[in-house]
Amino acid sequence: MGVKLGILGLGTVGTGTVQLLQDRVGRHPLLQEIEIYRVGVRSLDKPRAVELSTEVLTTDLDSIVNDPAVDIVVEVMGGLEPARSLILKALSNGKHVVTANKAAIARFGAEIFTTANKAGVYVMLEAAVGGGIPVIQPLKQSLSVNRIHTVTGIVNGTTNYILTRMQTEGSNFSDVLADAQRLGYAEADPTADVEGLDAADKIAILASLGFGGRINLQDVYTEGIRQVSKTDIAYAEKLGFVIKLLAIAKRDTPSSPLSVRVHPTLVPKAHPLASINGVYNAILVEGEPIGQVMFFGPGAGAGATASAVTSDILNLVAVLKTNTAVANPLLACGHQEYCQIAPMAELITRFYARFLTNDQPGVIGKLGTCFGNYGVSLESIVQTGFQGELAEIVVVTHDVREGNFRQALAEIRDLSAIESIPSLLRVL
Ligand SMILES: NC(=O)C1=CN([C@@H]2O[C@H](COP(=O)(O)OP(=O)(O)OC[C@H]3O[C@@H](n4cnc5c(N)ncnc54)[C@H](OP(=O)(O)O)[C@@H]3O)[C@@H](O)[C@H]2O)C=CC1
Ligand SMILES: N[C@@H](CC=O)C(=O)O
Ligand code: NA
Repeated sequence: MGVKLGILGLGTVGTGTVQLLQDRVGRHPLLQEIEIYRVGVRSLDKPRAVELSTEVLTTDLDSIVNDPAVDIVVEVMGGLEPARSLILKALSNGKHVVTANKAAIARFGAEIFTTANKAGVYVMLEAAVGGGIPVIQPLKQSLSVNRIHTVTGIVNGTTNYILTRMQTEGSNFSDVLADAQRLGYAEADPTADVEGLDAADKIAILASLGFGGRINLQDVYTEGIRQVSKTDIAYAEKLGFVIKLLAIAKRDTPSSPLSVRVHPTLVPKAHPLASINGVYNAILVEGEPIGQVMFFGPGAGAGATASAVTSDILNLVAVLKTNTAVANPLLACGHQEYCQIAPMAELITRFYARFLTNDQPGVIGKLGTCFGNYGVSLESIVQTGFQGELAEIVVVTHDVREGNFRQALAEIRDLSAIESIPSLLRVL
């Protein structure tokens, strides 16, 4: 007898998944065991890119998660509610769940995994981070014996696509965002992409897997890309950097608190993440004894994400076929404790800052003195251009404690020569 799927959602990812499941030739033979039994949508009148018989489509999503015949629920509808309640009901009803919903997992992971463990079923989420890139299962399985110390990722396809086109074509932010939406990369509300919230959800999930504890999403420091200007992209280029939205989780020693953050970052051009462009994502995992390993691939889009969703489905079909009574600890979520997160003031990082100043003699000296007062040492300081009457000074620091840098900035803001500080970015 076939394994029956109840799919919640038939948008970009749902449609890609159904297309993949309906086109089996040359793929894994276990696909033949799968039956698309029910598909839940909001509107029955919408034209669909896939053919499904009328009794398969329904707007009653509760009836799918409560149907005893459904073995696996595939949640690709997105959003927080009703996605959360439907996932919880499916699990309580003894169904395995596959989800692409990083927003729900990052917020409700604790209750979702507790419910799954109680019911003896699995929640699979490969599509939730890095789209088609296999990164969840490698962290859970292939890398699980490593002591991870850093996970650094470009994990949002939309923002990487926007930054890449701003950099290579000098394109305008809102035009490129519209393209990313048209291509199916962006979230239903693209604010989540642009403000860094989607990347924060994803790094919370990766950190949880890499560091073996739950992450409180409120502890993840998050900045988006709205403030990244063409001017900064051009300065970064001159200084030997590209600007990327990085999601970083780092722990210096196994007993120190974790730093988890998302912000636009100047990445040295020689760094492996500097060349990840367009909708591509990459996740660089560093640990002991592995050293460095980088996962790279398409981070969003129908086909890529469907590949991840369907591989999770296949894993579950294999589980159902082998009918094990004991949960596989490499597929289940085992940790219950929350990780301790370090405050941003304690972060050690380099900074890039751009100042607009009155063109007076001695301004550079005054900046240097303020930085020196707080132990901030400068790697470079350049005055390259003018914006109208105002001189533009760009500074890159050496590694500094973020708290000290902020104190120096507060003093600099009070200098009469300083008109404004339009940009402040961290440097990898
Ligand atoms: N797009 C991408 O590249 C990626 C997306 N994801 C994640 O996958 C999930 C789905 O994304 P995507 O496919 O882009 O989203 P879409 O907006 O394209 O599709 C959402 C689908 O869910 C249905 N739906 C939404 N809310 C309801 C509801 N309340 N009741 C019934 N049906 C509902 C919609 O129905 P209808 O069609 O009738 O409107 C639609 O078919 C999200 O969690 C997203 O974060 C993850 C990786 C990549
Ligand atoms: N909106 C997301 C989709 C994949 O998770 C992105 O742009 O990365
Ligand atoms: Na993935």
